[in-house]
Amino acid sequence: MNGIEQARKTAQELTYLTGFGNEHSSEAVPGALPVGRNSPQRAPLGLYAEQLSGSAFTEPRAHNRRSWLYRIHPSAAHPAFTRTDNGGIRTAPFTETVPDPNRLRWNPLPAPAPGTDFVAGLWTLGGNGDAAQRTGMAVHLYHANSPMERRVFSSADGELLIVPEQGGLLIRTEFGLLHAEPGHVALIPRGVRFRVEPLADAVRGYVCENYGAPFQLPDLGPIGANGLANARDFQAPTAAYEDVEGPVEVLNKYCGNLWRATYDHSPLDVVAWHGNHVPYVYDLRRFNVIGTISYDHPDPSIFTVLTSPTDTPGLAGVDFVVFAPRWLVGEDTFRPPYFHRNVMSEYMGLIEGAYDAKTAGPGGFVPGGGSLHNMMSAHGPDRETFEKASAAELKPQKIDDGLAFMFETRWPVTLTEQARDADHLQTSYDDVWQGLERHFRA
Ligand SMILES: O=C(O)Cc1cc(O)ccc1O
Ligand SMILES: [Fe+2]
Repeated sequence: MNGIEQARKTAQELTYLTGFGNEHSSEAVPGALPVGRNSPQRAPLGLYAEQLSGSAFTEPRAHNRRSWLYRIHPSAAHPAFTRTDNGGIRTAPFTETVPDPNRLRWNPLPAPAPGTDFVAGLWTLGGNGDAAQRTGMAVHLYHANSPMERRVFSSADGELLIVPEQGGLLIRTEFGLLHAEPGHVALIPRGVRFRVEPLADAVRGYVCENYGAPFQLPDLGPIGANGLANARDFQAPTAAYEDVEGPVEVLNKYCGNLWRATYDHSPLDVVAWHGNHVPYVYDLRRFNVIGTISYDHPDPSIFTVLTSPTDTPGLAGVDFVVFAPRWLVGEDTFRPPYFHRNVMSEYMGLIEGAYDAKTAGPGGFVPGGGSLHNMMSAHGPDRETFEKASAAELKPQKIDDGLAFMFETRWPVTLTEQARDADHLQTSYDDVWQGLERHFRA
């Protein structure tokens, strides 16, 4: 078996703990978890006990996140970190360019050079806020063709929501292993160490780095007790550890820069853990889509999978929104997304197929590509979509030829230089709204 086949087999055999925000516990070796206390005088099996906090100690219980890890070496036993090249990774505040009011769209990233792993293949498009202030977010893309071998990464700047678009990933974390295929998302909490093994010769996707409050499930209000992303469908890993001595490169993204240290062991050496600050995967096809059964096109907030709240109720630092297969039945309704100008800024990506506001095909909105409709920029259906939908017979229609998503954020997204100057930035995106004819008759 080659490396990819081996990793696939491992991925297929994984078991998970289910439920969003649960107090999970897991041990890879029976007896590794202390009973009835977190920090006994001597932890079981000679392990070191360590707390990892995802919220301040004093945050309200409903928002409090922490886990206890029982590991072979304490995390504190490491040599000094030194600065290393940031590669294609950039962090807020984004000051390389000025915020751009234009509608922008990119084709997919070009194929990476041979030997590119997940970290080397991370490429920042832009973002907002300030990582050191723990506000805002970044949009990254990744492309890779090699596993991270003896190389481990973490971001102290924010949690990472990984959205595979091409090829699956086996993600080995301190908490255990995750398997994410296109159509799934994986979340790595702030500071959690992990390494990625591609499950295909070439993999590609998107990453939202959320510097703000950890993603949570949105409140459901009048929707009721069920619906949208159901808590039970979120899957956390079971404990699995690497007992590896010898050099491991540990990369730490810290307040915008990459730092490295060579450890004499793998830091993925957690034998047991318990807590609610955990990585997880979620299958977007399990999203319970809610929409109109009467008329009008509802706002896409009903498609929110996860939200990062800010101090202003209802105003998200970033929402992760999915446009999943669904039925459209609205009567006397323009069914695709409407024309609009939004105070929020919208980065959209396409995991598969087509998106119902845009004509599919090369040069359009394609899988692996992305669009940015920044605060107040006018956008909506392209001309062809508008004409078709205005004339369509309004029988029930199933939208099941694509899977698109949006990172919607309260602040404008400022581009990196590499995104502004990229060869894969489309030059005539504005044209999709050309030729929308005047129909006014007084
Ligand atoms: O711009 C977009 O395509 C995203 C979007 C979808 C929708 O159904 C309504 C508003 C909106 O911003
Ligand atoms: Fe929009």
